[in-house]
This record gives sequence, C-alpha cells and structure tokens, in this order.
Amino acid sequence: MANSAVSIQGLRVRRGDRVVLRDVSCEIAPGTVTGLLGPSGCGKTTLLRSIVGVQLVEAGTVTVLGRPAGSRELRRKLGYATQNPAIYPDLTVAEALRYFAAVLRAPKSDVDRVIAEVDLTDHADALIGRLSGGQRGRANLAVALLGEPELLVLDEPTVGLDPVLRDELWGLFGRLAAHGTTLLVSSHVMDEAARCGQLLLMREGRLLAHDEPGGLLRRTGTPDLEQAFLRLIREGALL
Ligand SMILES: Nc1ncnc2c1ncn2[C@@H]1O[C@H](COP(=O)(O)OP(=O)(O)OP(=O)(O)O)[C@@H](O)[C@H]1O
Repeated sequence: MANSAVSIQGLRVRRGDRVVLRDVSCEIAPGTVTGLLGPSGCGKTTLLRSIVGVQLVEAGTVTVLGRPAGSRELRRKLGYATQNPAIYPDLTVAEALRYFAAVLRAPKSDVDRVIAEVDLTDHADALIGRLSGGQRGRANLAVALLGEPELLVLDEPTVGLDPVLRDELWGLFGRLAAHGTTLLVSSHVMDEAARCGQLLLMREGRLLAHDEPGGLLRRTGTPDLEQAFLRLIREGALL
C-alpha cells in the first residue's frame, strides 16, 4: 500500500539460534491506533525493534513513512518507548526531558506539554530514580512524545499502571491518532485490545490476524477478544 505508515513484507528475524519472526507481512494505515497483542515471548518487541530499525533482520523489507526502517530521516519522525525505561535516574523528569528535547531538536515548549500529557506535572522536579515503576514508564513515554513524531512505537506502555491511568493513556493515544499520529502499541493484556482501532494478533513469531476489534468478533463468532484470539489459535489461522 503506497500510503501505509508502516509496510512489512516477508520479515524474518533470528535471535541467537532461534527464528523469532517468520514471514511477517502487514500494512499499518496512518492515523490509526494499532494494538500488537500476543503472549509473552511471541515476538512483539522484536517486531517493534524491526520497525524502529534497531533489529538485524534476516529477510524481508520494513518500510516506515516511505523510507527503509532505520533511515536517518526517520529519527525525528518516529518516537519509540522501550519496555525497560532507559532514562537517567539521577536527573529530574524535567531535566531529562529538556536534555532529550535538545538532542531531538524539539521545541523547548514541548517539555511542559509532554509532562502534562503523561500526567507527571506534579512530579516534574522529582528524580527519575525515585519515581515508582509506573511513573518511570510514563516519563519514558513522555520522551517518545517529544517533537510530535508521526509514528509512535510503544512497547507495553501501560504495564504497572492502575486502571485510571491506563484509561487516561488510552485516551491520549486516541487523541494523538485523531490528530494524524500513527500509533503501534504492544500489550499482552487482552482487555486493552478493545481500545485499539486495529489489532495485530501474534503467536510464536507469526501474525494470526489483522482486523478491527469488531471485525475479529464477527469473524470468530465470539463474545470477547480473548476468546476470538483463542478461536484463531485453535483454527490455526495465519495471515
Ligand atoms: N537478545 C536475544 N537473544 C536471543 N533470543 C532473544 C533475545 N531477545 C529475545 N529473544 C527471544 O526472542 C523471542 C521473542 O522475544 P520478544 O522480546 O520479541 O517477545 P515479546 O512478545 O515482546 O515478549 P514479552 O511480551 O514478554 O515482552 C523470545 O523467545 C525470546 O526469548
């Protein structure tokens, strides 16, 4: 698809002596929130790393915003929040964000905006090393929001958050998509799937389905997405 935000063809990735992605192909439309769901170890992080351009791939192509994944031009167009927050514990939230804003050449005004978006305004002057796990995760997410990237790749951004904060973050993802940002969000919590416009269901390195939540329920004749996923597994579905 010429206007896909992400286009993947025949992707195969080996990590160590294991093939962890096998013949993965998909197109992600711009301005959507796509949930990448599947059990622990199925290859979600590896797929996200391939899109961000930090994963060595054995075969296939990954095109992001019309460029090969990992291209220099994509650096400021793509925001990536890894599962393990990689930000400095001895800086405050505001100091870390000012630092990353300078590195990314994002406007200074972005710092307050992204801190507010992840609901950390009251903790802006707290040291990152003293934040709770959920607060650290949100500080990490704030870094990915700097510079208003066109594509946001978020690896399990809601892990460890209480239901209210999870709900607020999904609200934020929806608002960003409504303004044209493309979001790819991994999760292994099925109850988050219903918040996504599109779902990519993954198992053992393969994609089983790519559909809207409603479409998956209709196709499988199941009342909820967890059961839809199980039905697809039982039927041996493959994209
Ligand atoms: N550095 C590595 N070297 C070798 N194998 C790895 C490496 N990192 C991950 N793997 C393996 O690749 C497979 C996919 O891992 P990946 O992290 O992509 O899964 P995931 O779906 O994101 O899991 P989780 O939901 O637990 O984060 C797993 O079997 C894992 O053990």
